Amino acid sequence: MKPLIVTVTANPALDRTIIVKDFKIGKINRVIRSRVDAGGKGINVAKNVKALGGDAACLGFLGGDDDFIVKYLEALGIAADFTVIQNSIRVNIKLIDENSSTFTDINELGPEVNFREARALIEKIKYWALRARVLVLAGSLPPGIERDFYREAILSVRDSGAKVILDAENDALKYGIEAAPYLIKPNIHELSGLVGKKLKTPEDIIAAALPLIERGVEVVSVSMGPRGSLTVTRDRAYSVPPLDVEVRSTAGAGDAMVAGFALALENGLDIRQAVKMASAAAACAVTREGTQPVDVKVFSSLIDKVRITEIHI
Ligand SMILES: Nc1ncnc2c1ncn2[C@@H]1O[C@H](COP(=O)(O)OP(=O)(O)OP(=O)(O)O)[C@@H](O)[C@H]1O
Ligand SMILES: O=P(O)(O)OC[C@@]1(O)O[C@H](CO)[C@@H](O)[C@@H]1O
Repeated sequence: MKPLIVTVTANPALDRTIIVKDFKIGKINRVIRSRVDAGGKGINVAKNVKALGGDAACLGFLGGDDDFIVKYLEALGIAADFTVIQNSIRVNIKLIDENSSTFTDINELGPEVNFREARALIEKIKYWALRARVLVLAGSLPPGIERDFYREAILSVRDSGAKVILDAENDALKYGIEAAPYLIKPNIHELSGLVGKKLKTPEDIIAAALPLIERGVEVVSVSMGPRGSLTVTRDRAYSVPPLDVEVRSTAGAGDAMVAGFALALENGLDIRQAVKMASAAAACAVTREGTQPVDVKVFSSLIDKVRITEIHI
């Protein structure tokens, strides 16, 4: 039995969320509240897995002085086995304007990572994949690391039996797909970027997803922010409108969605159940400021409200 969900965050971040009223470009804006969370997509996935009752471990790169992340994860009871690098991780700003209900992300590039450090992370991924049922590779790649890092990581765990979820964009996604991860979760802009065409309708999304499925990806789940999601498999697509929740912050909604999928895969649930869990987790995430983990009570109150429309392909 291999119950663990292992997440890889190649580019972690301190997420500094600042809340202002009526943000004005080029003016002095006064912050009314702020918070800092341990962030980066894989770390967020692990936080949400744990919050929903699962067991997660975090891998990735961290500088020797980056103990905020380690302490944050420790406090949540999440195992961490980061590869220590020479440089320190980035600070990402999540700007919330309460008046206009807009959410703006300003993400730094991240620290330079060298070849030796990248090799060391691949070795850790190989080690942990043998102990995992689900392996999540998520987020951007920091400078210095090869753009096909995710492809290599996925190929290196091919015989481990772990199901791989990839959540990335641009070249990291393009190359990663070549190694046929089990599930990918691009948002609509990321999928549009990948296929080089603006996708608008469910038909457009299905047409873009099917060639990826032909190439070995089993599930393409496309999130569309306030328009919900469309999850495509070989013969069915599952469309889910967003739940009616108070939206306080959208950062990390996609990561909560991935956490829902990871938990469902770990527990051997079918795709409908997986879509349900992913959608409820995403809806929970937007109700909390910053990239805090979801509240399991809110999750339980939302799960039966998820409405799925099945489309036969
Ligand atoms: N404004 C919103 N209202 C309701 N639900 C939302 C809203 N924004 C996001 N969601 C929910 O969260 C899911 C994921 O959102 P989104 O498409 O923004 O992911 P993402 O771009 O991967 O986010 P991130 O990279 O910040 O984690 C959506 O499919 C939807 O269910
Ligand atoms: O720059 P990337 O790696 O694409 O995204 C990083 C990030 O925006 O993703 C998370 C939200 O999904 C945040 O915790 C973090 O700051």
